[in-house]
Order: sequence, then C-alpha cells, then structure tokens
Amino acid sequence: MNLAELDPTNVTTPPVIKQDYRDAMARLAAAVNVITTDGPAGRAGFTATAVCSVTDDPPTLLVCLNRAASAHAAVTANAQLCVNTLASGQRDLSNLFGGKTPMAERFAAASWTTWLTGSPVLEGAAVSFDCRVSHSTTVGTHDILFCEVLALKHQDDADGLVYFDRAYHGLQGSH
Ligand SMILES: NC(=O)c1ccc[n+]([C@@H]2O[C@H](COP(=O)([O-])OP(=O)(O)OC[C@H]3O[C@@H](n4cnc5c(N)ncnc54)[C@H](O)[C@@H]3O)[C@@H](O)[C@H]2O)c1
Ligand SMILES: Cc1cc2c(cc1C)N(C[C@H](O)[C@H](O)[C@H](O)COP(=O)(O)O)c1[nH]c(=O)[nH]c(=O)c1N2
Repeated sequence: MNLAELDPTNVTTPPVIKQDYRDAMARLAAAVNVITTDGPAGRAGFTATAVCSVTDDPPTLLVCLNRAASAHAAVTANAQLCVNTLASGQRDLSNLFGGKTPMAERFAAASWTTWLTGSPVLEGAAVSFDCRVSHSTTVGTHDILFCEVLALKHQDDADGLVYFDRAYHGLQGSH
C-alpha cells in the first residue's frame, strides 16, 4: 500500500512535524521515573518517561535526557544515576522534578537514601535502579544514556503510575 491509498482520517503524511509527533506520543502509556544523580558535579534530578530496558546481560537500561535540562551537566559529569520509578501516590514528585522548581526544593519533598553510587534513592518508589552510565550517544536534542544496573530494589506492594494522554493514572497491582 502506498501513502495515497491511506484513509486520510488520523493519518499524518510527511513531513511529520513536532506537534504531530508529540500528539501521537501522548497515546503511548509510560512509567514515570525520577532520575537522580550526585557526585563531584553535585546533586540533580529530573522526571523521565523515556526509559526502557536494553539487555539483561549486563543488566542495562537507557534514559533519554534533553541536553537543555538543568540536570544535564551534573548527570553527564557524575556518570552515575538512580532511576526511581514512581508509585501511584508519588505523582506530585513528577511535576516537581519535571518543572522549573529549584533543585533543593525538588529533593526536600521526599525522603532519600543512597546505595553504591551515591545517587539519591527514593523512599517508597515502586522500583529503584542504582546505575553507572556506561556510555552515551546523541540524537537530536537528547542524549541517550546507557546505564548499567549495579543495585536495585522493588517494592512489590506498591501500586503503579503511568502517564497517558498527558495525565497520570494509578494502576492497581494483583497484590
Ligand atoms: N522525552 C522527553 O524529553 C519528554 C517526555 C515527556 C514529556 N516531556 C516534557 O514534559 C512536558 C509535559 O509533557 P506532556 O506529555 O504533558 O506534553 P507534550 O505535548 O509536550 O508531549 C507529549 C508527548 O510527546 C513526547 N515528548 C514531549 N516532548 C518531547 C521531547 N522534547 N523529546 C521527545 N519526546 C517528547 C513525550 O512522549 C510526551 O509525553 C513538556 O515540556 C515535554 O517536552 C519531555
Ligand atoms: C511526565 C514528564 C515526563 C518527562 C518530562 C517531564 C514530565 C512532566 N521531561 C522533562 C524534564 O523532566 C524537564 O525538562 C526537566 O526537569 C528539566 O527542567 P529544568 O531544566 O530542570 O527546569 C523529560 N525530559 C527528558 O529529558 N526526558 C524524558 O523522558 C522526560 N520525560
């Protein structure tokens, strides 16, 4: 089938512009993560839905980080981070870490511990992955960070949180 044969309803033909792409991406449900770092370049954190598993050997996930984000310099220089996947009751943290809020205020809103890398590990998160950034590459506005998982913890009775249609939705588990 070529493009001319497609039903025009809801089909975007080339060129696909930024807003078309974002409107389409708003239809993909995603987990919500607060990514944190600490180290010689200081403490920082941001919200990310662009996180996924790459391989289980060595256990590696990827995080896409906008180079314009205020956390970019610290994450890049520290080369270590913690992926904290939010539980249903933690949606307010997503807005704090996803907005223009000063770093100190973001971290003051929750309790944190540290494991191997020293990156802040969020108390009550559904899952936390303490990682070192093994390598990275750049595509467009974002850096793709490949993160080797050194330690992790999951809280199996936590309800999940997804971002879909530009809104948060709680997910009840089978516990
Ligand atoms: N991957 C990302 O960088 C990313 C993802 C989600 C949200 N955001 C930012 O958070 C804010 C709120 O987002 P929203 O979902 O309510 O509305 P939105 O209309 O800006 O975004 C809709 C969807 O498009 C994608 N998207 C948005 N900005 C992007 C970017 N710069 N690069 C790659 N993909 C992007 C995401 O999947 C997002 O959920 C916006 O400022 C948005 O840019 C960024
Ligand atoms: C739900 C949701 C999801 C995401 C974001 C936001 C929100 C609300 N943001 C944006 C990111 O969190 C924001 O740009 C940073 O916090 C930067 O803000 P400051 O530069 O620190 O003010 C974001 N940024 C990014 O680089 N990768 C991502 O996957 C996401 N995902």
